[in-house]
Amino acid sequence: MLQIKSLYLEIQNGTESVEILKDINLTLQRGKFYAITGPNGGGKTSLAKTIMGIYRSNKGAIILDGEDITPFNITERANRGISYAFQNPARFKGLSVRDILKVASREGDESDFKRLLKAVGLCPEEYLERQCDSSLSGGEIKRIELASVLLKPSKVVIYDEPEAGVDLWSFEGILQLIKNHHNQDIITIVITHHERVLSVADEIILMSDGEIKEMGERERMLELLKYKFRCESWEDCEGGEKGGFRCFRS
Ligand SMILES: Nc1ncnc2c1ncn2[C@@H]1O[C@H](COP(=O)(O)OP(=O)(O)OP(=O)(O)O)[C@@H](O)[C@H]1O
Repeated sequence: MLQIKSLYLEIQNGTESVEILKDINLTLQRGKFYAITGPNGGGKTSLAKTIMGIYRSNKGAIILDGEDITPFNITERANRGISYAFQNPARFKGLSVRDILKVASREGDESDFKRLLKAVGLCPEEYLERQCDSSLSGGEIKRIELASVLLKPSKVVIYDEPEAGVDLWSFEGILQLIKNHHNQDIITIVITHHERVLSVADEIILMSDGEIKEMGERERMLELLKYKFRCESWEDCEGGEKGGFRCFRS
C-alpha cells in the first residue's frame, strides 16, 4: 500500500516560492490500476516526481508498505520498488540503449532486452547499439524508457503520459503492455489525458490547481468528468473554455 499524507510541495521560482501541491492525501492499494487526469498544470507530474523523490516535499509523508520513505532519495526509493517513466525521458550522451536496459534490469539479460524492445515496437538489431542521445525521436526514446521500466522489478509503477509522442497505430499495443505488466502485487499509476487509458483504470483521480479534486471508481468518475467537470458556458468559468474542464479557482 502507498499512502500519501498531507503532502505539500513548494518550488522556488527565482525569488518567488510557488505552491505546487497542496494537502495531497491518497491511499493506493496493490493490485489496483489508477489513472490521474486533470487540466494542464494541475500538478500530476509534480506529484509523480515527489513520489519518486525527484522533488522533495515540504510537508507531509509518503509511506510504502508501512515504511516512511519521505526522507529517502531517488535511488533509495527506486531500491524500494518505485519506478517512474518520465513524460519527457532524459537522453544520455555516451550510453547505448543496451547500457540503459542493463542499468534498469539488474537481473535481466540480453534475451530480456530483446524481448522488451520487440514488445515496445523497436527492432533489437537496429536499436540495442544506438546511442540514447538526441538522434532518437521522441516516440523512440519514450518506447525505450517504457522497456526499461518494464524490466525493473517494481511495487509501484508510474507512467507519465505514456500516450505522448506515440503514434496512433502503436498506442493500443503500448496500453496493453502496461496492462499486462500490472498484477496483484503492483500499484500502477498512469498520468493521462487519454480517455482510452481512463477506460481501463480501476480508479480515477482528478487533479487541478495542485489538489485532488475528486477520486473514485472508474464509472462514477467518468460520469463526473463528462458532466460535472465540464463548463457549460463561458460564464461558468472565468477564462475557461466551453466543453473544457471547469475552472476550480472561483
Ligand atoms: N520546477 C518548477 N519550477 C516552477 N514551477 C514549476 C516547476 N515544476 C512544475 N511547476 C509548475 O507547477 C504546476 C504543475 O505542473 P505539473 O507539471 O505538475 O502539471 P501537470 O498536471 O503534470 O500538467 P500537464 O498536464 O501539462 O503535463 C505548473 O503550473 C508548473 O508550471
